[in-house]
Amino acid sequence: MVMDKLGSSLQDALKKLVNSGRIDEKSVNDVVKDIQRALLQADVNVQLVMNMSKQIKERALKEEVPSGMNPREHVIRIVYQELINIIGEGTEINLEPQTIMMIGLQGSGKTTTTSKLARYFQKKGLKPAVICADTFRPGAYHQLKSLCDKNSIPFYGEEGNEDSLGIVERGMDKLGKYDVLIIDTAGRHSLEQDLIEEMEQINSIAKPDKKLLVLDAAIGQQASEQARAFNESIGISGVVITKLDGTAKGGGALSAVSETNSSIAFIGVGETSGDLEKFEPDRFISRLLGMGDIRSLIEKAEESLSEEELDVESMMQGRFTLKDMYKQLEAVNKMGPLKQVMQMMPGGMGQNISEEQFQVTSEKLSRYRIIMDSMTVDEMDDPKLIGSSRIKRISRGSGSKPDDVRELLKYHKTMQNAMKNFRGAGKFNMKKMMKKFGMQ
Ligand SMILES: Nc1nc2c(ncn2[C@@H]2O[C@H](COP(=O)(O)OP(=O)(O)OP(=O)(O)O)[C@@H](O)[C@H]2O)c(=O)[nH]1
Repeated sequence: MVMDKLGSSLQDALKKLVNSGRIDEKSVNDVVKDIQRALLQADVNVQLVMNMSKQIKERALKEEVPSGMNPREHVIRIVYQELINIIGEGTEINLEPQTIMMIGLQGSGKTTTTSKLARYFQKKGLKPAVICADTFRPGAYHQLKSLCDKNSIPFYGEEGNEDSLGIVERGMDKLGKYDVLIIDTAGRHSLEQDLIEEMEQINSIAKPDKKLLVLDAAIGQQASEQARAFNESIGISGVVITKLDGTAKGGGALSAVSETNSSIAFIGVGETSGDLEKFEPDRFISRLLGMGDIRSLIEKAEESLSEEELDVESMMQGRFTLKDMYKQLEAVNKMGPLKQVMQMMPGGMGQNISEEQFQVTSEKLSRYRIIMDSMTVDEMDDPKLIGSSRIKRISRGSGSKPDDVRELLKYHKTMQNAMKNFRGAGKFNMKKMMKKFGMQ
């Protein structure tokens, strides 16, 4: 896949950065040159590449390396942010009732994308319906009908009738109940005035909530001209870039999006109905830069850690009570085995933790919970209060042995120290790490 090629070239460029030491002009220049080559080979617009290179150079040399980040991570973060700047925020696609009009030249993948999109909404639990208003290409009717039939998606079209406006009107009238209506329109071999006029007329009849321009990734730099023309006539809400799986020129379509100030809604990565991905810029760039592990870790963290559940920041400040420990163990448990979680972190974090510390089993967790249930709020907040008489009371109350209570207190102490060490190393700070990579 083309993006694999661009991704591996970018990753090779970034590998040249060493983990430690100062960032000097020469090393930044070297890396930027490689990045330029990779982007130009993928057909990204020259001006965009030049602007981006300038930004990376300036920022890498002038901006202070954020604390807890090494120079290599600092540059990667800048490259990441600058790439996100180029491709912009993805188009928002909500899961509400709506009408979507598909536009684009012949062969761009419009018909295929229409059916993929209907399937996308169907999988999200909505009822899609499709109108075939492509009266220009004779095969379009049967192609779309059979794709829709395969997934039991209501379809309206009039074979042989060239009146696309009438078809849209009648389709909207006859299709019955649906949540999302997707209208496939006709293309032309090239940008022609009558195509633009037809789109304007359908636009005024259907009053779509979204107009998605379908661009073939393989057309390279011509993508800009198409995006501009459609945008000026009817306004586009977003772009679908198709065939990103089979071309080395994907950068042209990405540049078109940046130049026309539009955004990408979906990308097509194959011919089957499932080969449509909702475009998420940070995920896309993370994948390009080979940062998948960090992304998936952060996703796991987002899912399991909420501000209420675990105040990571306050723990980093050294306040790590028994209550915090309990919450932390629960949260970490949700993320998966602690060892695996730590190993996904950059910089070999987790190496400072003993095997024993990793062995927090769910069995232990439930024992700890019972013991902690017998503690007072004050004791949970300040474990130092727990002397031998309190240990006896807690063990009696929880039906456990005094040694179990001591084990819990010892475990708490070890974890408290470990947290302090992480703080010293400026490492295990999930929020900082998310910020570090510009992720929300
Ligand atoms: N590999 C790959 N092929 C795709 C993708 N999207 C579409 N195609 C193929 O591209 C070809 C053209 O797609 P169509 O959907 O027929 O093109 P169209 O834009 O609807 O053409 P008109 O109906 O004439 O406007 C078909 O062979 C599709 O299977 C994609 O993301 N990846």
